[in-house]
Amino acid sequence: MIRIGQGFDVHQLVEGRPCIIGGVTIPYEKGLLGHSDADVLLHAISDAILGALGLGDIGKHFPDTDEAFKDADSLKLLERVWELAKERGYKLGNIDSTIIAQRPKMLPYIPQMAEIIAKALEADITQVNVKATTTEQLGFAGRGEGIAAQSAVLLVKA
Ligand SMILES: Nc1ccn([C@@H]2O[C@H](COP(=O)(O)O)[C@@H](O)[C@H]2O)c(=O)n1
Ligand SMILES: C[C@@]1(CO)OP(=O)(O)OP(=O)(O)OC[C@H]1O
Repeated sequence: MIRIGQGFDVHQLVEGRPCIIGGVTIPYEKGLLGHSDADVLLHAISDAILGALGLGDIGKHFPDTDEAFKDADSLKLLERVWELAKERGYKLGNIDSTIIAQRPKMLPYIPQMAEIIAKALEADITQVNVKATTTEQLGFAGRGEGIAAQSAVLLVKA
C-alpha cells in the first residue's frame, strides 16, 4: 500500500527571532515568527505525512493555543508525527520539498537539512530532497515578508 500527502506552510519573517529551517539555524538578520520555533519546512513535511495518513494537520495535533507547544522544537513535533506513521506500519518512500524564500540563500544549508530530516524519518539521505526557489521578488516571499515551504511525501507499507 502506498499513500501520498502534501503540505504547505508560511511564516512571517521578523527581527529578533532565529531563522530555523529544516532543523538548521541559518545566520540571517531576521527569523520566522510562530507559536513554535516556526520551522516552516518541518511544518510542511509534518503536514504532508499527516495528510498521507489521513490524520489532519499539525494544528490539530499540536494546537497553537496550547502552552506546551510554545517555542516548541519542530523537529520533536516531526518525530512525534513520524511515530504515528510507524505505528500504522509505514516507511518513507521518498519526500520532496521546496522552500520559497527570496533570502537568505538556502543552498549551503540544504545538505544538513536533508540529513536532519532523513534521520528523523529513519530514512536514507537518498529518500529526502530539499529545494529552494525565490519568487523573483514577487509577492510576500519576494518582498522578504515571509517564507513558505511545500512538501510532497510518499509513504509505503509492505
Ligand atoms: N532562498 C533561496 C532561493 C533560491 N536558492 C537557489 O537559487 C536557485 C535559483 O533560484 P531562482 O528562484 O532564481 O530559480 C535555486 O534553484 C536554488 O538552488 C537558494 O539557495 N535559496
Ligand atoms: C506548530 C504550531 C504549534 O506550536 O504553531 P506555529 O509555530 O504557529 O505553526 P503553524 O504552522 O502556524 O501551526 C501549527 C501549530 O499549531
